[in-house]
Amino acid sequence: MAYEKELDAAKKAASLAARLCQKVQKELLQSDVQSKSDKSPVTVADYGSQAVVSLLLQRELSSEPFSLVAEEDSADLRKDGSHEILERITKLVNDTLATENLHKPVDSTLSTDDLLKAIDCGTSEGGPNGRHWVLDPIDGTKGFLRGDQYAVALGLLEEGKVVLGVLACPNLPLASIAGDSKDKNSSSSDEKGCLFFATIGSGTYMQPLDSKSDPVKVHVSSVENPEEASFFESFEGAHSLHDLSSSIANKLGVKAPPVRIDSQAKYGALSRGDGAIYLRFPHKGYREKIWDHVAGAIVVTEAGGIVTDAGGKALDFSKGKYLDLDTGIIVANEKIMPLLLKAVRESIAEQEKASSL
Ligand SMILES: Nc1ncnc2c1ncn2[C@@H]1O[C@H](COP(=O)(O)O)[C@@H](OP(=O)(O)O)[C@H]1O
Ligand SMILES: [Mg+2]
Ligand SMILES: [Mg+2]
Ligand SMILES: [Mg+2]
Repeated sequence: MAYEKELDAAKKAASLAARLCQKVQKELLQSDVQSKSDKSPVTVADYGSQAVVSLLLQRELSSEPFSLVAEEDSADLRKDGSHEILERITKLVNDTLATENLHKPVDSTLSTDDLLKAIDCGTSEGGPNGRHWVLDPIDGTKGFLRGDQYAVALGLLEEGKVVLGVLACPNLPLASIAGDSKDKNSSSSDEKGCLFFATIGSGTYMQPLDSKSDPVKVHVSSVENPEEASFFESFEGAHSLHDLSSSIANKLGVKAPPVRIDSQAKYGALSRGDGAIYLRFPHKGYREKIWDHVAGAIVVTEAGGIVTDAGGKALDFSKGKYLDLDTGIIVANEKIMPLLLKAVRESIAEQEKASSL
């Protein structure tokens, strides 16, 4: 299978980073949360997860040139007064790496300086040439802070195309989260922690995050009638226009209420058919970043779904850190997509008309 070595390393890196996040979420302290210059939250776990993935990929794939486009950087950790938090992240990363049976074992403990360097390996700009790893060390930091959904999202771009994606979703139940799920009463419904992975042309698989049990192949929903479909959107109204989604859902005749969850766990849940549609319409002026969608996009497309912008164009991950989009991102299966595109077009036109009055 193509990308076998890379997939092995990516699964290992995302699982280990997720373990670090789970530990932090359990003992979350107020001092673990900082605010970035754009006022979004970042925690010791975001930094720790980024360092773990960066170090692990480099160790496991040491023969290859390494380029990583990742969300976090060390600027705030280098400021005066950050020493305590930096020490804490370094200890977290050292403790986490010590638990793993690595290909090349860690022979010495990392210093705070090594930690800063590992985080800053993620400053690549990506682009259309060569290979670039793309990482969101915690996607859904707000969900993470609430104790809800979040994901460690790792993907690989080759010549501007996504060829591999891994989503570790520590709080996502192994059973379906669809509102009307028959699995709801089954004994497995309490178990949480899913690892989704996909490589180009080979389909999407899911396995429990913390066990060695075999992966199962997953497929998007086969629902053809939108009335029977349910749709996902962001939990945070600031991340996506809930009014616009509800107008689109009404046009399609969707009966179920929206399923609002944080992070790319939405893409994971869609890839196994928990819902049939994902609608994401950021407020005007917001620019989507590639690390929020690279892993999720391949997980859904390899499971048979379609991911486009609101105009029906495939997402272009070759332009650097940002995605240039027509209005938003929509996801559905092949049958529903033409109807969805029509409903999206009509709802956006109505919204524009209303706002120009
Ligand atoms: N105003 C905004 N509009 C759209 N997306 C936003 C946003 N502010 C933050 N985000 C992005 O939304 C991501 C979470 O997605 P979701 O809404 O699906 O949970 C955040 O990822 P991080 O949590 O990694 O920062 C962040 O990149
Ligand atoms: Mg963030
Ligand atoms: Mg994110
Ligand atoms: Mg993030």
